[in-house]
Amino acid sequence: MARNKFDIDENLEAPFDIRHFKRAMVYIRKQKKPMIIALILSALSAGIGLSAPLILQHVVDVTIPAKDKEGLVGWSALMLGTIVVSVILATIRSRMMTRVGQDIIFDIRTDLFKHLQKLPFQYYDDRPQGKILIRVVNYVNSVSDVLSNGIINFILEILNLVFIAIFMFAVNVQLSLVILAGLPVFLGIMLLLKTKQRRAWQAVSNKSSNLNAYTQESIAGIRVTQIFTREQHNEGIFTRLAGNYHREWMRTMILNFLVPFTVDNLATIVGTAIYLIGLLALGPEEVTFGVILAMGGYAARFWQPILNLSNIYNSFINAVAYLERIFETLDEPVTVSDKPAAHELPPIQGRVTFDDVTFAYDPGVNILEHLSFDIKPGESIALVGPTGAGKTTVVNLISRFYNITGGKLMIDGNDIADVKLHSLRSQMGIMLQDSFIFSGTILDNIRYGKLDATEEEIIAAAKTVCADDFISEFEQGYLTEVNERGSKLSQGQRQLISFARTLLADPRILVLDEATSSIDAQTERLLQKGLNELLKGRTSFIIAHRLSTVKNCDRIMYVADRGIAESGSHDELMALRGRYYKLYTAQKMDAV
Ligand SMILES: Nc1ncnc2c1ncn2[C@@H]1O[C@H](COP(=O)(O)OP(=O)(O)OP(=O)(O)O)[C@@H](O)[C@H]1O
Repeated sequence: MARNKFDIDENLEAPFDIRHFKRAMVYIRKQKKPMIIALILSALSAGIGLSAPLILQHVVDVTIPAKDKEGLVGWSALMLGTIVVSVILATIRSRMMTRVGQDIIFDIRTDLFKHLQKLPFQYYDDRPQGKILIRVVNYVNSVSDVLSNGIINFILEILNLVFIAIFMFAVNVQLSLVILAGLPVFLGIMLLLKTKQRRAWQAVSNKSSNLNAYTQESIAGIRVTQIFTREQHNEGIFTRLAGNYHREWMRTMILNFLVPFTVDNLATIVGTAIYLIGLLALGPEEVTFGVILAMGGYAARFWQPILNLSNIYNSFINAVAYLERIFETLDEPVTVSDKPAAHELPPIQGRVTFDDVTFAYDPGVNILEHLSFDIKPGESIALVGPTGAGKTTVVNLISRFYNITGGKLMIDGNDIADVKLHSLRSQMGIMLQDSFIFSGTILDNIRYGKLDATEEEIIAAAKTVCADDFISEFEQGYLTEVNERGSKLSQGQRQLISFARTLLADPRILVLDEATSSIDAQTERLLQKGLNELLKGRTSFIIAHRLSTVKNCDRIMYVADRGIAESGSHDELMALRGRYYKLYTAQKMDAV
């Protein structure tokens, strides 16, 4: 999948076809029972409502000429009764359907979220977060009504039409044919609009997705925006994106307005034709005044369900544009997943073997080529080297966040491609460069990866990484609430918390990616003591630009030129007088 950006419309990889709708039926089918009850209630309510013109016809043609006052009161009461009953039934139905709609939303959204949780890093690398977010929140909301009420209303309106047709044909066949004459014109216009409407709704979904992506990105990057005083420039981009959305929305609405406009005009023309033809062509002998009144009522009622059907159709096309995106996300392959025959990785010692490993994020652009090394359990390895050389990539591969392109990667002799991901990752402790803090308390954040950890264990982990001091200084201590991303904390404090989080899991393999880059030298020295204890007996990979922090590691690997350019202890590499030596001496000189 090509990378996407906030100003690039997403292309659909699989165009909508009937199978998508069948898939939507999976969610609808779960709600079969309440939907059938709602349908029956609605049919009853509509049927009762339909008797009104018949009552009216009887009253005008029979009761009033006969001056039957008692009959008039009786018929009026009956008419009122039909209205009350149909309102009650409609209210019950609408309550039921609101629940059905919400249940469908819940199911789709849960499936989406579950799937998103499984999608590999690569999926998130390739698209703006805002475009993912809009699918889970807005798009799902937009389809709920069509998948619940839309289906029921569709069946009902069809039934309604059939009922009306039966009633009106029962009253007068010729005038009924006049009412039906407008239908072919209407269908022709709808056919002409169909493709345009579908494209228009797709464009609306694209533009709203772009707008969402940019808004999300702007909020996430607001600090940088204000530092570089880019507000005005960003406003320009936002205005352009919002303008695109506005334009597409208006275009779609104009197409939509054509439908009720057509129906209204056809209904008026047909209604007028009934009076003209009824009175002039057929004459008072064939049609009584009551018949004309009743047929006028049926003409208006006949075109109402057609208008409703075209609105349902329109919202269906709209929903299709969103369903396409939702199913596209659900269909996104989980490229990093357990093989069918995957086995549990037994408790590991921590041997890590790269056997001729080649890796590319994008096909054809190798970041690592034919990389081979063997790390013994308990060894501490430093990965150093220039920016962008592939240090983070190496450690990401050990946890199988990406699939390798060639070769074999083994832990204790088990090919990691053949083991269950959970059993692999749960034995690794990884502290990424971006120490993400979740909203909640500091305690929750440390406990994130080990939900059954006791408070004592949490405090012990925090003490080991020197986080206890600053946490205890907060008024609420470990119960201090922090914001998403930890904006109330300093960068170093965030790192210490995520350090504690990583260590709490007691992993056999530890990965620390620039884990101490934001920690002051004194805390780092203190931390180092605790860390040395912790690193004992564990295989560890430490990525650091500050070489002083890694010079005591058992082995230092200098990552460059798509592989390991130099490997050995600090003393060995210094004696080699190669790239590591240059880097180290340069850093030393800077420090003086
Ligand atoms: N998700 C990705 N998709 C495509 N290319 C990527 C991706 N992540 C990293 N790269 C590229 O892979 C190369 C190695 O990146 P990596 O993050 O492993 O480098 P690094 O040595 O850890 O760098 P640094 O010291 O700056 O953290 C870089 O050239 C980078 O542009």
